[in-house]
Formats: sequence, structure tokens, C-alpha cells
Amino acid sequence: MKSIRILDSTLRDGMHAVSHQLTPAQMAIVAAKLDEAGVDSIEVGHGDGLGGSSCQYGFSRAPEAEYYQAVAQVLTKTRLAVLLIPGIGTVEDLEMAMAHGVKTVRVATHVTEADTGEQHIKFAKAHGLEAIGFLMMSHKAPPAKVLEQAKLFASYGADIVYVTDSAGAMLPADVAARISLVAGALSIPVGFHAHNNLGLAVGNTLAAIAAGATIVDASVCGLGAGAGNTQLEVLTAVLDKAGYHTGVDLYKVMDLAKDVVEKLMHRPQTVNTDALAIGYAGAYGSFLLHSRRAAERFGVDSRDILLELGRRQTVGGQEDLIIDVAIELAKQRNSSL
Ligand SMILES: CC[C@H](O)CC(=O)C(=O)O
Ligand SMILES: [Mn+2]
Repeated sequence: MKSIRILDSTLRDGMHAVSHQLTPAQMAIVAAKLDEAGVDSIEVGHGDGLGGSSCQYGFSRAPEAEYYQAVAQVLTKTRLAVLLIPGIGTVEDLEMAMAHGVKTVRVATHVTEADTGEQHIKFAKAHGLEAIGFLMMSHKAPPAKVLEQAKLFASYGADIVYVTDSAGAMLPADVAARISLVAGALSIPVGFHAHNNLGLAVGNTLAAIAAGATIVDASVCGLGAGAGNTQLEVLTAVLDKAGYHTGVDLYKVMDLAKDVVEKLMHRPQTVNTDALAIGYAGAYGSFLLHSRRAAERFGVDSRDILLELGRRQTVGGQEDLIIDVAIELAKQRNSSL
């Protein structure tokens, strides 16, 4: 039976869906149950990773260190991971996270900018961490470019490289093309992180595994940016039926979803019109709530904002452009009245 490693991102990507407002105590409850359910690794922190708690991305409910402390205390077997986007998070932030029990760092760069993660991967390896290169917005680059960038991460010493469908914009064939090329060319494991904006997160994750991915992300109730991530409970059941071993106890993650995470959610995690617009336009997953707020403030349609952001080829970190686009759309509307 082939083993698939599961990395749960409920307590990091899921923070986007609750405006980064989970408390350390709430995270500790969820983390303890993920640990008990046998989930291999969990990622924790602000939705934008280390250093993300800011005016630009929204403040977390508590200081970052408190989240890592609270979660590290309850873990017995599960590995604690953080996300670091170079430029938002720093090596100093990573040192703080390490001091609080973090064992894995995912260095997340735009799919064409792996070089911006070199020092972070090398620092992580020099300090005994597991280092993962995380190529965001992988739909924006053809498979050969994704491979070129994955090779860069491998050359810096990354233990794993991820193809990341940040916008939930890929079809199964897009996923398979990228993963099979990277997995065929590299000797390190390849991972896949999905978003459900086109309703394809579980299917795309299966396509990734069939193409050679051996580590995949999921989150309880699918909690995550946009339409959310691959739903952990569903993926656990599907992988079991497909004959893969994940080590995850299905009933325990089902109970965690129903008894705990559903109660923490601010809204049901569905493919609503804005989330669908993100997947259709290929815009950044975490732009959803920011675009909705800008749409309300300037009286424009949030789908128009998201489609325009997709047309402009915006990348993660350009949240400030959302307001600019909303203002321009409002001006265009006013001048056509
Ligand atoms: C803003 C960081 C982003 O949420 C990372 C991620 O999960 C993705 O690109 O999908
Ligand atoms: Mn994500």
C-alpha cells in the first residue's frame, strides 16, 4: 500500500477564512485533535505566514509566538510547520518560530521567483529544519518553468518541493502535467496544495498523487482562502478507498470537523461566486475577503475586481492593488453614468 503524507493547513490557510482571528487556545484544541487523529504535519500561523500579521494583510488575534507555543505544547507525534514568504517573513521570524518548536518551514515564493527563497532554505537546512520550497500560483507558469524553479529549490537544499494551486485555477490535466514533470526529474519528494475554487480540490489532489506527488495538503472542513483547500475528511476517505495509506483516522477527523471546526467558521466554506471568480480568473486565493470589502466600500462588483486582478497578472502580496482596482472600476462606472 502506497503511503501519502498529509500536511494539514487548517490553522494557517484557514486563518484567511476567519480574517486571522483564531485564538491560540482554539488552535491548540484543533492541533491536539489533528495529532490524535494521526495527521503527519500541521501548518500554523497567520494566513500569510510569518510576519503576515500587519496592516497590509490584517492583524492576527494574538502575537505570532503565542500560536506556536500553544500548539507545540499539545503535539505528541505531529510535526509543526510554518509558512514563510520571503519579504513578508524574515529569518528572525523563523528563529522565533524555531524557538517555539517549529520543525518544518515552507518557503513560499511566486512560481517564477524561487531565487528569492535561497537564503531561507539554506538557513533552515543549516539549523536542522525540514525545508520545503512552495511554488505559489503554479498555474501561471508552463510545466517546464515550474520544473526549472523546482530545480532551483532543490539546488538550495530543499527536502521537498510543492506545486501550489493558489488560485484553485488548475484542471486535473494542468496538475498532472506539472507534477509528473517535476517528480520525474527530481529525486526529492513532490507535494501539491490545492484550492477548491473550481470545485476540483479533491480531484486535483488525486491527479497530483497519480502523477507522483507523495505529500499533499488538506484542511478540516476545507477551511482556507477562497473556496478553501482540499477537505481533509473527504480526502482521508477518498485516499482510503483508492488504496493509499495516510495514517489518518477518518472518524476522528470527521468528529473534529463537526464538533470543533464548523463552530469556529465565520461562514460555510463553499464555492460562492467570488471564490469561483478567483478560480476562473486565476487570481490570488487570499484576495477574496479583501475584494469583497473593497467592493462594498466603493459600490462595485467584487467579481469585476477579481477578474481585473487576474487580467493584471497580480501575484500574492499585491493586496494594495485591490483598492486601486476598486477605485478605477468605480470611476469608470461614474463616468459612464
Ligand atoms: C498568502 C500566502 C498563501 O495563502 C499561501 C498559500 O497557501 C497559497 O499560495 O495557496
Ligand atoms: Mn493556499
